[in-house]
Amino acid sequence: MSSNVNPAQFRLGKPLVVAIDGPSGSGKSSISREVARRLHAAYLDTGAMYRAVTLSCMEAGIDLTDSVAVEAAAENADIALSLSPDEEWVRVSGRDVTDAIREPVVSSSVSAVATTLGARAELVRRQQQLIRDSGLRIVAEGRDITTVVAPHAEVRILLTASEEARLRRRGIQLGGTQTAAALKEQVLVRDAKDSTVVDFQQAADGVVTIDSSDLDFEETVSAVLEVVFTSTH
Ligand SMILES: Nc1ncnc2c1ncn2[C@@H]1O[C@H](COP(=O)(O)OP(=O)(O)OP(=O)(O)O)[C@@H](O)[C@H]1O
Ligand SMILES: Nc1ccn([C@H]2C[C@H](O)[C@@H](COP(=O)(O)O)O2)c(=O)n1
Repeated sequence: MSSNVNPAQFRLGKPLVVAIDGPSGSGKSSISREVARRLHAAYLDTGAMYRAVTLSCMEAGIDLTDSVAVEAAAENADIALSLSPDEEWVRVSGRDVTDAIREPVVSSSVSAVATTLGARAELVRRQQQLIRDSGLRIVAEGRDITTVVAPHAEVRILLTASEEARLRRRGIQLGGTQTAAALKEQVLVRDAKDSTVVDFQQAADGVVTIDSSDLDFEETVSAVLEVVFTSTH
């Protein structure tokens, strides 16, 4: 699929919040980042915030099954993250944790934080503030952006891909270092846990589904830009 959409067609000055949800490995982060670049918009990776709270809890020795302690950790966490699609960094209490939050040990524990409702409420509140602070020109991605964080976004997309495509992509992304079982744990098992508190497998009313299983990266970016264009014109 190709696109003749020219990002210059999206006028600056008007609010343009693009909300993108989807399961693990569907391409949300990488596609959203590239779409944000092309739209000259900010980029918000909400999963990085769940990961940062998880790392904080693990380093503080907090029991991730203790929902009161996890909620308190989310409320107290001093998280800063880049909203530029051209710069990737996440800091907790001023310390750079950009790489640490991507470690498999965090990936396999993060669902405990993501399923703690009090922690979600705190992070949703912060995400909504970050979207307002962006001047409402932002691509925000996660699991509940189209439904909870930004249900009134100008553009709402569910980015999906088959399990097979998602496992293959994540395997390549991790340099072939993971066993098939480890990949399933990090992608499918995590999705199953996260799905207990938020539905990111089915598009809510008004949300456009893009299935990228048979699209390459560039074709997927084009498909998202097409939806942005048709939703705003
Ligand atoms: N359409 C595509 N075709 C091929 N590879 C893709 C496509 N979309 C994304 N990818 C690649 O798949 C990998 C996983 O993408 P990404 O990390 O963006 O997924 P994600 O949905 O954000 O996952 P998670 O929620 O687990 O963080 C990346 O290496 C990315 O470059
Ligand atoms: N809006 C969000 C964003 C993320 N999560 C959860 C789901 C994942 O297990 C975890 C990390 O996300 P990722 O970096 O893999 O996209 O955070 C969520 O529940 N809601």
